[in-house]
Amino acid sequence: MQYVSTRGQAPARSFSDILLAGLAEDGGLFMPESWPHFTASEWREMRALPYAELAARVMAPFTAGSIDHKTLLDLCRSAYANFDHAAIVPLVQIEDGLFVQELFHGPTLAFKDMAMQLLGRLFDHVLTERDERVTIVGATSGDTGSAAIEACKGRERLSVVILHPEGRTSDVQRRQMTTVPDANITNLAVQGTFDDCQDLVKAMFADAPFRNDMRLSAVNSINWARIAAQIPYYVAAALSLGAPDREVSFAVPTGNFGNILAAWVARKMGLPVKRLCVGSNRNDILTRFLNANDMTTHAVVPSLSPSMDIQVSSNFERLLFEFLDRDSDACATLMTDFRKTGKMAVPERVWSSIHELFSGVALDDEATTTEIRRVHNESQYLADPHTIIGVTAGRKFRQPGIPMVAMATAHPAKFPDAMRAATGILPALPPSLADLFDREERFRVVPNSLDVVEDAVRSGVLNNTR
Ligand SMILES: Cc1ncc(COP(=O)(O)O)c(C=O)c1O
Ligand SMILES: N[C@@H](CCOP(=O)(O)O)C(=O)O
Repeated sequence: MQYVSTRGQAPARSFSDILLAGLAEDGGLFMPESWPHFTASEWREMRALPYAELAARVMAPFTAGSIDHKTLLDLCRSAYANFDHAAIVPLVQIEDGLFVQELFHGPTLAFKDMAMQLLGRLFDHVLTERDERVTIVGATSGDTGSAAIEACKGRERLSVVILHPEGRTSDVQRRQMTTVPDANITNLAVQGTFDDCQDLVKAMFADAPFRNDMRLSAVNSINWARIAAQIPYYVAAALSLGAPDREVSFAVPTGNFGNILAAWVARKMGLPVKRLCVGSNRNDILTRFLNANDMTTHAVVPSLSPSMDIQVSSNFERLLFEFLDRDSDACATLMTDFRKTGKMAVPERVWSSIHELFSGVALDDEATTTEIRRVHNESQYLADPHTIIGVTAGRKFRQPGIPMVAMATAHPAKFPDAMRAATGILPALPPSLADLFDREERFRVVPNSLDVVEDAVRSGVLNNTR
């Protein structure tokens, strides 16, 4: 499998190359040159597979030519061996026709572990094969950072620098990142929003001498490997609800658009997915787009679901590229204008075809709290402030006879204040994190400045390698 950039100015590359490159040199995102497809009988054969085997089977077309199947299978088995639920991604029915798929049974209690546990191992494998090392720079609104740190800590060939927006994550989320003592981990608290952190990461990639000198790589969902590793759980949910002989819909609490994009890719691969439903918090650019073709950035406002406090949803570019029939010039123009003006003029025919498949709903904090309480009272299910937004989108858009699966993206214990306010319950952290608030924190506060951040990345890497 070869990968092309959404902006058309970077050479086609293999899976291992794009894993290490992260972002294309022209500022675009890598996409597979063509879509793999499974037949109905191939999907049926997957029903019997344990999750790690299913993941390797679904991802194999994307890693073809770079990673042999046995290696991929071994890496998947090891990645999911330390999850705390035998099913890895259990499905729980909470209402008639409405299910949640719990994606938070990994070590950092959020769906990011599903991809990141595998990515850490993939990086190690490819870097060892090539005898290279890289510097991973990542932006987090709370969950990607800790999942990346957990997956990469102590790995000799990786230095990891994570940028989080100062004061805009929950205390549990911040401490999960900043209390990891390994020398290859650096945490920077940026005086800004998640979008500022994400822009700084992209700006470091656009600075070619810095990128090459530091051998930058990415763990955000701008890296295609993240998307690829998020596809299998959609397959697992759909197969256990009757696919390929029955359609299924998904509802996904959405920020950077990576998670729901993986569901859309599963559909491209032949999985019978009926509808894809986006749930937003007050940072509702995606819902405004889906409802009224209004893709205008507003200032990011803090919410009870901080991991979704995002206005610039990076992976929307991948969807746009596809719905523009892979016209990379048109995609590059729309993206460049969007970043210049804060508005995107998506052609009406493109918007209509996206709208045929995707729906969106936004919840403010009050509705988030009310829905957490209602679902807990009526279904005895404790949904965190992100999950509840997906659940609410699922309730709104479910159709008779078609199971709706809402993605449970984080464990409620990551957001104790919101959970207590909504239900009076303080969910306990698992034993592995029970002493989180006694551990020493290590992070540096930096202004939203590319020069300062590049210096901090350099010195973080230097500390690690000397
Ligand atoms: C708990 C949680 N839910 C939902 C999201 C949104 O997912 P995505 O950015 O893939 O749309 C995130 C962050 O990405 C998250 O951490
Ligand atoms: N919500 C994320 C933000 C980054 O998203 P990613 O999926 O692109 O890594 C977070 O919690 O950090």
